[in-house]
Amino acid sequence: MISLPGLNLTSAPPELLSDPQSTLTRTQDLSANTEYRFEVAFTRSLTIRLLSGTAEFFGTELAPSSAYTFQGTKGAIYTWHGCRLEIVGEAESEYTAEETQMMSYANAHFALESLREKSLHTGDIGPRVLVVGTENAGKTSVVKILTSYAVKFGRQPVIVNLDPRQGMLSVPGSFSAAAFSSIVDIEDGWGSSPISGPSPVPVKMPLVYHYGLANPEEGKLFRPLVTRMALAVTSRLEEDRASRQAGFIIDTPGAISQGKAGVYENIEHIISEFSVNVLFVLGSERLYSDLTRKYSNRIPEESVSVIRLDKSGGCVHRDETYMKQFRQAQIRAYFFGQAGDNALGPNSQMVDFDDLSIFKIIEASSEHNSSFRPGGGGDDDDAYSSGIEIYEKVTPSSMIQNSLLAITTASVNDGQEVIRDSSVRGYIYVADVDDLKKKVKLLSPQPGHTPPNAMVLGSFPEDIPGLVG
Ligand SMILES: Nc1ncnc2c1ncn2[C@@H]1O[C@H](COP(=O)(O)OP(=O)(O)OP(=O)(O)O)[C@@H](O)[C@H]1O
Repeated sequence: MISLPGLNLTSAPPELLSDPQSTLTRTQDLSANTEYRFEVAFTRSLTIRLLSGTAEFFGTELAPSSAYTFQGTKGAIYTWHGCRLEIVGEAESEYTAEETQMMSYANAHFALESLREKSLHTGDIGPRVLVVGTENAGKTSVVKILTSYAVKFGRQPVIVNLDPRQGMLSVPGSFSAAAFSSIVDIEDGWGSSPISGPSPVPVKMPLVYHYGLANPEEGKLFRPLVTRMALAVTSRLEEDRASRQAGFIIDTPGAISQGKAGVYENIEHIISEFSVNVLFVLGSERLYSDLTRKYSNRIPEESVSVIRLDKSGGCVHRDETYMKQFRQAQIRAYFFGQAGDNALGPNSQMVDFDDLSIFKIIEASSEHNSSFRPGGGGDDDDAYSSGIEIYEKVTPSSMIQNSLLAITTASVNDGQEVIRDSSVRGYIYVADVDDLKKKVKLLSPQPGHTPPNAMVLGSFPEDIPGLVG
């Protein structure tokens, strides 16, 4: 079957979809300022090679003649000056788009560049950027584009991910921050999905906090962790001159842009904790207007430039089935490396029940969730620090099989808030539990013994049966 632009192959016969070996090859010419948009299923792969001209994937340039393989991906190859691509494999959907938002995203980048130049003279932190917008408005894509362009300009911005739905250089359910000084890995799948490509890029060591819940606005954890992350990022910027000048860009979950009666508590919390001074609003007119009203007329030291960016027509809705596969692929990649890179084998070890100190996040019922409190919750930071129960200690049992545990830097005797505010050393996977022998088989991407630190168990991401074997 020939894959034509715009032809959706999901309706193809099942035997065709299950054929993993499809090698349909074609060339695609793109004229200047257009993009080739595609969706590839997790069971399929699509390989793209740049034959001539220049092209980029969310801002990262494709190396000429190198093969990039995409799986479980929705994305676009954009060209500023025109190019020819060779495409092998089948896409669920593919078409070329003449109308894109790349020019406005590039302008946003140049606006940030002029702020970076300014900070070179003042010594202040460069642009402190927050990206908001409803779900699937293209926030992560814009953050990736801005990061790639900044890096291309020799900058070293810190990127902060506060969206638990997808991990950045870590598993879903985590918040992370990392300084990007080399190209955004086309292959690490940050924000999209596992992709393999030719360019080995230096490993980025992110700072990670464990969130562990599906609801991105849960009262007890979201805001304290934002506060914690803001502290960590700003103190890192104090020490690191290059990153200080480049500033930071924060990606957020769509949920915080829903608001309640025009009030966006979590956005306001992030803005105040990180002293955000540039706010990009993707898509929503309403959100833009509410936030402009809120942040206009402020004293100069606290001023926030609210800038609206149009949503790209390429943004696609991702249903829960896709997101679940996406999460599992991210977790698999965390333990085993990217698709096609089998060099990474996780380390497995047996430990006694007694060697594990597991703290399970207590899920707030809706009455306890600050977002539902009368008056909208207001500034309830006090509630976080008044000895409220965040975790319950659990004894290992088959209940924890197939789950992920966050190994924190906290000791088992630390208070609950200390555990919450501790960064994560890494994640381990509970591959097997033997209730009789009281032993657990753990999988870790890092060699060596699992440290005797406090471990946190959340409900998100969900269990992943069959990660091994
Ligand atoms: N120009 C484009 N062409 C094709 N696909 C695109 C384009 N821009 C974004 N997408 C895809 O659309 C989906 C949604 O985009 P993205 O993840 O950037 O949105 P988001 O606002 O960050 O979503 P969320 O609210 O879930 O965090 C992603 O799968 C992304 O790869």
